[in-house]
Amino acid sequence: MSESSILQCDDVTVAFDGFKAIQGMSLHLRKGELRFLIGPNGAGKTTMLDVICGKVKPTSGTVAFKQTIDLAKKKEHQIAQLGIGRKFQAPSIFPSMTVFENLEIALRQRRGVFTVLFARMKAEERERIERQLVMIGLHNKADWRAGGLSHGEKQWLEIGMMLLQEPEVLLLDEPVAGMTDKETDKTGELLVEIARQHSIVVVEHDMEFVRSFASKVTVMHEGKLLKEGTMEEVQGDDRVAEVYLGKRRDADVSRSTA
Ligand SMILES: Nc1ncnc2c1ncn2[C@@H]1O[C@H](COP(=O)(O)OP(=O)(O)OP(=O)(O)O)[C@@H](O)[C@H]1O
Repeated sequence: MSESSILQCDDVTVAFDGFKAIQGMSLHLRKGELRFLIGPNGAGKTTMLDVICGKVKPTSGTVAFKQTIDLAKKKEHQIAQLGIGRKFQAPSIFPSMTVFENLEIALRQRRGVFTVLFARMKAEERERIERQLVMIGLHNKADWRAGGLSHGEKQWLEIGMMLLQEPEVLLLDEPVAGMTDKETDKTGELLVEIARQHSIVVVEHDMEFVRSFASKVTVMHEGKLLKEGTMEEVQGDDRVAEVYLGKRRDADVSRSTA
């Protein structure tokens, strides 16, 4: 087991009323890794994120955080507290508050910090929020009402809010869905930057996006690991092409919208 391993899911099975949505899936993530999890509809990608964040309990298998912490035994809020942040497709921001206020709330909710300390931390707090605003590209919109932001900007705000809670692992479900091409590119750059200090798992359907920003891709099919490797290796795999395109060996995975 590598020392830089942060998350190790082994032989995970999930059954919903007897239906096996995950069937012996393994996923190993290293510190500072940006991993893309792809696969056709119903492959089990979202369920895998649900298992990691504790929303769904595995029927069997192990989910280890930092090699020693058994996440399968923890409750969802404990897993969040340990430093695993989950972002769903719909942004959960406070639309009537400003961008800055949203970040302030997130900072105050950060794990392991007692509210009483905040009176003494004001300047440092403000600085952290300013830095976060720059990182997510919203420094010019700090005073905007969050509800008035574009769809992409709302997603970045939510990512910024997650980061202020100091997670070590971020789980993102289709972060670029509904974004313009420009917003999608900016999001990719943001994720690459975030991965310098965090580990990220991104469930994604947009193959153009995955191709542009992925170094390692995990392909799931029918609840199992189908292939793992670089985008080139994944695209060159016959079984992946079959799953996406129905046995057309010459076809390009990237054209699939599945
Ligand atoms: N709570 C549930 N109860 C019953 N079946 C479920 C539940 N959640 C997911 N499933 C089923 O498990 C399978 C895997 O679903 P999952 O959402 O993980 O797939 P996915 O790869 O994320 O698909 P998509 O890309 O369409 O979101 C699907 O057949 C789905 O219908």
